[in-house]
Amino acid sequence: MERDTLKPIIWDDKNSQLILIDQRKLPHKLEYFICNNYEDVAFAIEDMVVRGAPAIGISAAYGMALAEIKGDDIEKAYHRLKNTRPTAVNLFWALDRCMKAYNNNRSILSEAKLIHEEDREACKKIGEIGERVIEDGDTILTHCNAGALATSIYGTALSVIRFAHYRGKNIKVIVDETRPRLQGAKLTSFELKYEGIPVKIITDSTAGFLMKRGMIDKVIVGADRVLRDYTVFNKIGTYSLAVLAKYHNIPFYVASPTSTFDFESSIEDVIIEERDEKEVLYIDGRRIAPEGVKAYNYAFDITPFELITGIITEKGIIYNEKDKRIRT
Ligand SMILES: CSC[C@H]1O[C@H](OP(=O)(O)O)[C@H](O)[C@@H]1O
Repeated sequence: MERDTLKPIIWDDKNSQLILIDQRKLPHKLEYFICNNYEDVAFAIEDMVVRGAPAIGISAAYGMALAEIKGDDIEKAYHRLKNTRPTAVNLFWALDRCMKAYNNNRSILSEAKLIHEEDREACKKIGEIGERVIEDGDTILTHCNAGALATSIYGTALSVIRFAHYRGKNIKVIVDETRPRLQGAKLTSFELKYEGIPVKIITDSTAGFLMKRGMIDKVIVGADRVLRDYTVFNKIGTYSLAVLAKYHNIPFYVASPTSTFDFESSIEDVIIEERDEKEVLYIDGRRIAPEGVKAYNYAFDITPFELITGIITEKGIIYNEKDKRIRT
């Protein structure tokens, strides 16, 4: 039966504060990061206290609400929040919706709460609709964290997995650790263990080996931006999984709310976030590479729809009609 999942974002009306689970501390500590102003929210997004496309959009909206409540310069707040992370489209439309509310003399806080509620409904629908692609006995591979910790509740890819579990399907999950920030090892495994869903962690380079051994039945991942031609921007490593899944004839699904769709931008318009190379060169504060050696640290990659079996949304599943992999 449905469980009340972790909620990474809580608005405290009484104290006009945004309370975030500090995801940098998981899985060992469940601590909260309190945002008293928009600058706190901007920092929380940049430093990945809160992350995941929907969660970033919701948090930024509450950041704008804090600016209004505190009497800060709204334009300044808008531009500060807009310049936190460049790839997840939810950030940008959420900020625009808040600015539009402000310019139309509507409460930004009410708009932020509406954005938050819309996401709750979308995540639940994604699970209810998407669980039908999961068969009893499936072993599902997922990447990064597209769970409750990336959204308002349930998640996207993890919502599909949760609802299959809630509906009695006997499933196992394998999650890529997802270097360098380890969202899979630290966050997805934390969420699934909390729900009692069997989960094992693998290194990112193990996925192909398991696919070749017939140990993976389906792949389900999240998204940070989906273009008009259904090109998917998602955590670095997603494209590699999609190529491997295609080669091994394993269905590859993306779970994404339509709030992560961007029908305006071309592929060239979208900035792939490059984060500090120290995230690659250091583990727990200890340098792992020789001094002077540098690193690439792209946070996202690009998967063409030709490699995707279907995109699971709250409005239904967008199937790739040319994809001959098993579909249920
Ligand atoms: C449901 S959106 C989750 C999406 O966001 C993650 O990126 P990050 O942890 O850097 O914010 C990853 O791409 C997930 O698929």
